[in-house]
Amino acid sequence: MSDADNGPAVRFTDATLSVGGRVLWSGLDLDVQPGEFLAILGPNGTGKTTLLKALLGLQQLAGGSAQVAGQTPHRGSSQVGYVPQQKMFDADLGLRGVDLVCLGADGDRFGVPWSRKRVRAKAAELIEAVGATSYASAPIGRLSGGEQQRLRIAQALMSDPKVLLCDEPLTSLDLRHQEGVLELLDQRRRQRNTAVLMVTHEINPILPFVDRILYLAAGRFAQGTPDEVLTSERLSRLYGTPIDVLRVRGRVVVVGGGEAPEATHHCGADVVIPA
Ligand SMILES: Nc1ncnc2c1ncn2[C@@H]1O[C@H](COP(=O)(O)OP(=O)(O)OP(=O)(O)O)[C@@H](O)[C@H]1O
Repeated sequence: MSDADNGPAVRFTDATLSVGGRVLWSGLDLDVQPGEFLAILGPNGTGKTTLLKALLGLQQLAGGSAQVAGQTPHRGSSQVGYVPQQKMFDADLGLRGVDLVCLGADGDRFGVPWSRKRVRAKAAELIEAVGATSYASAPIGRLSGGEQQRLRIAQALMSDPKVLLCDEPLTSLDLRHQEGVLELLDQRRRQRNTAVLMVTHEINPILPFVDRILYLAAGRFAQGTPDEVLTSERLSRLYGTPIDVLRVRGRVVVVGGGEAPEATHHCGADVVIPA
């Protein structure tokens, strides 16, 4: 077992992130352990996607450091799986769903290429796990947003990554498939010790699964368990203005005050009600 196997799956140390000369957040210390499920929440434009990009080696930190699977983030790591924010494929694209999933295979960790048969078998297994078997042979551009999304998740799991970064993977999925995807990710982290970092605007579907939340807002952040972070007191402190966190029939509803317009942009339909 290497040191990387013993340490955190993700570590930020006194990290600062800035884009175009603007600091999005600074002073972030965060460890995510193998097998942990972390949700990254917050209004639009607070730097959630950019945080994932820093772990993919696509965005330099302006200060501090980051590690992922025991290494400095770099492009193309097979240890890191990525489900990007949804973009529809071109309707005329000839690539089939199954081909997209197979593109996620890159041999094993020791660089031995997989046989075509092995890649196909693994792809079929994952396609079934995301419930996409019936349409995986269709051209990807002809599939619905939710169908494409499920295939992207299968693709991201092909290399058995130690860390899975998901950027709003529940978008376009109906409730049943949201639950199916969350259960699949939950099973992965329990059985394979994969750390899951998920950016989402949909708080309620993830609550039964997540261990911790990193909540970014107004250039600051709060982290802890859902019960620690999703409180009126904690979010009011974070936003610097009164915020109410309500429990309504088992659901969490965050109500932003008029002085926190960005809060009302954090608009998972079941999450924020403008005051
Ligand atoms: N390459 C770039 N150059 C300049 N600004 C950028 C760049 N990339 C992102 N930004 C800006 O950085 C901010 C954070 O973007 P990011 O995509 O990380 O936000 P987010 O929290 O994921 O938002 P959303 O919830 O809308 O997806 C935004 O204001 C965005 O316009």
